[in-house]
Amino acid sequence: MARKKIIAGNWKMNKTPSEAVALVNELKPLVANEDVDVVFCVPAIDIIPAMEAAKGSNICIGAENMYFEESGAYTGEISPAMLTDAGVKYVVLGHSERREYFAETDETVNKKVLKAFEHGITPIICCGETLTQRKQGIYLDWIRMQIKIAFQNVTAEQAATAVIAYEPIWAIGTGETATSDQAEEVCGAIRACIREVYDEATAESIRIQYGGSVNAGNAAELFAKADIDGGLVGGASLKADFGKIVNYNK
Ligand SMILES: O=C[C@H](O)COP(=O)(O)O
Repeated sequence: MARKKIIAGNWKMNKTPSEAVALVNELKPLVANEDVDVVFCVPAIDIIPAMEAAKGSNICIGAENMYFEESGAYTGEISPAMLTDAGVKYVVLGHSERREYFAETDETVNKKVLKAFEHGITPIICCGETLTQRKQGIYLDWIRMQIKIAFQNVTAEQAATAVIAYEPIWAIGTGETATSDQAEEVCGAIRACIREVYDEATAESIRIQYGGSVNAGNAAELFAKADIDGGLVGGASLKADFGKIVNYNK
């Protein structure tokens, strides 16, 4: 069975609650495309107002991060139960910005992935290499390692429902997109890695996104690739262009 594309916006640290409502209302009519799962991953404080604004539309509201403990003395963190109680179904985990600025590691990402599954939240698990790693030719090994650690103790049944976002760090927010062939090479290697760790059925069912300067002009070519099942979109998800990205196939 063909995998359904999943196109997610990652708002990062943008939009106040009232701005979030305005943006959801603006984009609602533009992102209607039944062929695609559409997710807006928004700052924690925007989740509830964005959810209200998205009611009756095809937009699913997701989170940008989550902690791996259930509750307790973890000032500033947000728990999985807080997300599920608000109706959240997807959470971005291990984004390179979380790794760079907030010291997240493959090990903490793995703990979060396990916790997300425990609570029925679908993780969008990010991986990707630096420009130096690409130039050194070690990027595929690096990404395979990231994936293997992120999926430790994850069952095949769970893994089949996960989303992986391949985001080369050199392409994030830089305007420099990976070519569709570069993106496909890595997304194909990720699927092969899932096949090796699990089995064919899991590899065929897991969805793999590309992220890094996706825009209305390059989305169709990227998403046409066999192993690219959609995108994780930063900057372009904050404007009307996101509608064109979601409707890449129209
Ligand atoms: O999560 C999204 C990515 O970091 C891509 O961001 P960008 O589309 O602004 O390059």
